[in-house]
Amino acid sequence: MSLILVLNCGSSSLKFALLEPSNPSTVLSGLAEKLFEDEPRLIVTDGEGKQAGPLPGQGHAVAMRGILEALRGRGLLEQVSSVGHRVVHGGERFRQATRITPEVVAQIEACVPLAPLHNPANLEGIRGAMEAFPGLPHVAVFDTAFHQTMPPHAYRYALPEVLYREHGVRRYGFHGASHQYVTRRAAELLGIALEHSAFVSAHLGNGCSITAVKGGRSVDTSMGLTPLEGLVMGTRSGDVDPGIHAFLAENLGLSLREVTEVLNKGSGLLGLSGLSNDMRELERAAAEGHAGAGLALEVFCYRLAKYVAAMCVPLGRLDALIFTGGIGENSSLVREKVLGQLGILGFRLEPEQNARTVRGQAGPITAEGSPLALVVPTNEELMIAWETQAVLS
Ligand SMILES: Nc1ncnc2c1ncn2[C@@H]1O[C@H](COP(=O)(O)OP(=O)(O)O)[C@@H](O)[C@H]1O
Ligand SMILES: CC(=O)OP(=O)(O)O
Ligand SMILES: [Mg+2]
Repeated sequence: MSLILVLNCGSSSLKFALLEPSNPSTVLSGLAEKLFEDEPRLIVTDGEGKQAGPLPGQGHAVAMRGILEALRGRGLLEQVSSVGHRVVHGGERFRQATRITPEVVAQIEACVPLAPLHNPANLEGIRGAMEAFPGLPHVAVFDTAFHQTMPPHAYRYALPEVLYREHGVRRYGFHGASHQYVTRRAAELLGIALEHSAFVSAHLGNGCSITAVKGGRSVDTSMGLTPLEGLVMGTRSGDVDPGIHAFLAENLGLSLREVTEVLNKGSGLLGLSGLSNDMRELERAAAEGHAGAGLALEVFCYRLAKYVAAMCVPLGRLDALIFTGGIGENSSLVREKVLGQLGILGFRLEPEQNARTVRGQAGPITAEGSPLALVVPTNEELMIAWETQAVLS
């Protein structure tokens, strides 16, 4: 067996999956978390179930060694043939997944100012893994690459041209592997050719974004220069008036760093509800009458419905609206609220189908005669493995 190890490094966690690209089932997956807290730990899921254990120290390099041990203990280490890395920001330089060389590392580094929360962690992971697997090819798969097909009228901000030309200030878009995977899957499920398909793909996880995909190519998306623009997310605000920075600085004395912190980590579902960034908890609390949780749900769904309508503009025709990510795949309530606000486009929910299509199920959730809304579970790791394989073959 020739396996691909997929790594997704966040600022405080390292998610991994071991895959055989021609077979969608995962051999092994896991999460090293709390990497900079007192008790970092590694959770590994294999055919037998889930095992959790402490890591002997902090940071991504220790986590990498823990993962290596987990592979070795199962006799899988020798079967790893390449490593695919999720890299969040590749700027305009990377239109495609790319084999990692010292020059590529330098260019990912040059994109750090564009994704200060994500790219440094991705680089940590790349360095750790290259140390752990010095003999294997490593490939970077960029969130932004899939969106490089957007036309200028979708990616340019109405700002002075020099900011784009000299500083790369434009919309880039993220979650590329997820949007690409679910739109391919949707075309397959519907039996239509990807080249002639038209989808709106809503990726609703902790980060949320929505993309218009025409003929398999991204033509517009809700995230921008950074993964902060667009939809309401777990802790991120999504769209706000850009005047908010000056307002908070002048009236509350916040520094730029503090404003960034509030918008990225203290806003979204968490900020609105004053309770949690977790949709499950908000649904429970809203059902028990928690006003903040109820409002967070309403704002989340209303913003999403507006964006669904907006993303239909570049498509001309819609084969399906796709829901994916932890919320999109599991929250019948969010889907119901969103479609309920899209009567203008003709959407009508099929309630039983909607209630049933959760926990990894794929399928339609709309009534006969309605435009189609489809749940398609995402598999970013598999998409990254495919891309890795394609670069190396
Ligand atoms: N059964 C469920 N009902 C509602 N929301 C859910 C359910 N299961 C997971 N979620 C939500 O999915 C979100 C996490 O999505 P996920 O895609 O796992 O995150 P990440 O972006 O970290 O990969 C959380 O808000 C979580 O509450
Ligand atoms: C880019 C981004 O928002 O990623 P995540 O959803 O993993 O935070
Ligand atoms: Mg996820």
